Amino acid sequence: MYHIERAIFDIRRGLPVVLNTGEKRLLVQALEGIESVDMLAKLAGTRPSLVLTRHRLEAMGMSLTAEAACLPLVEHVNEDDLQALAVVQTASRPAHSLLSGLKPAGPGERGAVALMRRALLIPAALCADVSDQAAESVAQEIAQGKLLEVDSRDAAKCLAGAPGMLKRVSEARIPLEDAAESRFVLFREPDGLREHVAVVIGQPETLEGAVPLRLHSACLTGDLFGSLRCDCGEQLRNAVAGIQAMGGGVLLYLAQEGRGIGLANKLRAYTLQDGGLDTMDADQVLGFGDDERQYAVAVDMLNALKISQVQLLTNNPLKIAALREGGIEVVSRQALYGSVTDQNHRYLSAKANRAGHLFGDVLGRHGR
Ligand SMILES: Nc1nc2c(ncn2[C@@H]2O[C@H](COP(=O)(O)OP(=O)(O)OP(=O)(O)O)[C@@H](O)[C@H]2O)c(=O)[nH]1
Ligand SMILES: [Zn+2]
Repeated sequence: MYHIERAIFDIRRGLPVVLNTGEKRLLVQALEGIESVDMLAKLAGTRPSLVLTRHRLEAMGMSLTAEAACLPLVEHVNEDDLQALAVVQTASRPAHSLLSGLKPAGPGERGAVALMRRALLIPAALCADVSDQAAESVAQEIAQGKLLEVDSRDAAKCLAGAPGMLKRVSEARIPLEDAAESRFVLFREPDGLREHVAVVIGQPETLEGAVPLRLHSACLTGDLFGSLRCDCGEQLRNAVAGIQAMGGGVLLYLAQEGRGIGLANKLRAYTLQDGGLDTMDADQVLGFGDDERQYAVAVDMLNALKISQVQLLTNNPLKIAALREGGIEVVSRQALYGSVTDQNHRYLSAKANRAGHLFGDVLGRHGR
């Protein structure tokens, strides 16, 4: 993974990297922040393709069974067309006409999209096969350390966690307003890009039976600033108070901002929502699925804390399923609500109606 983390760093800086599929070398660059397609074309000696996810293509009215597809770019394509193809809610007519040449993505291109996701960028990449003529100069740049080469299979796997991958790094006693006896235990992912915190309330190891547990995905806007667009901040505080009232337990604060798409993309999604889209359609316009979170990190933290049986505080059935799949016994579920307001009603309703979140009749009662 050592090379992959460096590749993500380069990608986030707007630099190209080489993905080696074993059969060919592919030059890859993030679409986000791109200034010129020509630079990549010149380096590779071929015209680049734009790789888009199934979700993005579906948002533009195309249906696809593969995870991603490539769009060979014609000579005259400009940066505005590319933006229109990758992020704009209603892609413009010239951009749309480019879609006719779609081809299924190969392993290298799929790896490229995984890298963009892991880098928390818009999941759209420019990919160009390295031509025979450019092969030597690209090889030289790799040898000189000017270009980084990674195996495309490593890139494709960069989103999946491996059991036991987290490093327990540090911990401290942090008395909280609603739970005076609390400890923060910090875990770090192997590539160092994300850190997750287990807030251990009371002494759960002394509890008999299932441990009260909350999995809380980070929401800077809601948790810290009390954004009225969601209910996260209130849920966070209610969870701490609830676990304390249950005699102690654990809250896992997971670095999964914006359902895993990152803060930059969540802000983009909010702007799309202001244009009328709901929370899931907005993410889809950006090329993401309804929920990009993976809970392997949570299972790993629970294993490290020697917790195998839990009472889960959530309304989200996916969290229950993910823990069970990871071998954690979810003995019971307890609902956890924030206030339903005029501002967050649409967001919560979309979660209930489209993702099956369990709100009982809480949403129906609002406004009565
Ligand atoms: N992409 C996106 N993410 C959002 C939006 N509103 C809130 N979020 C994120 O959604 C996540 C909500 O996290 P949680 O409260 O742990 O999870 P949940 O899926 O609502 O499930 P429970 O609260 O456990 O019922 C956080 O990562 C927020 O940043 C939105 O409109 N778009
Ligand atoms: Zn929130």
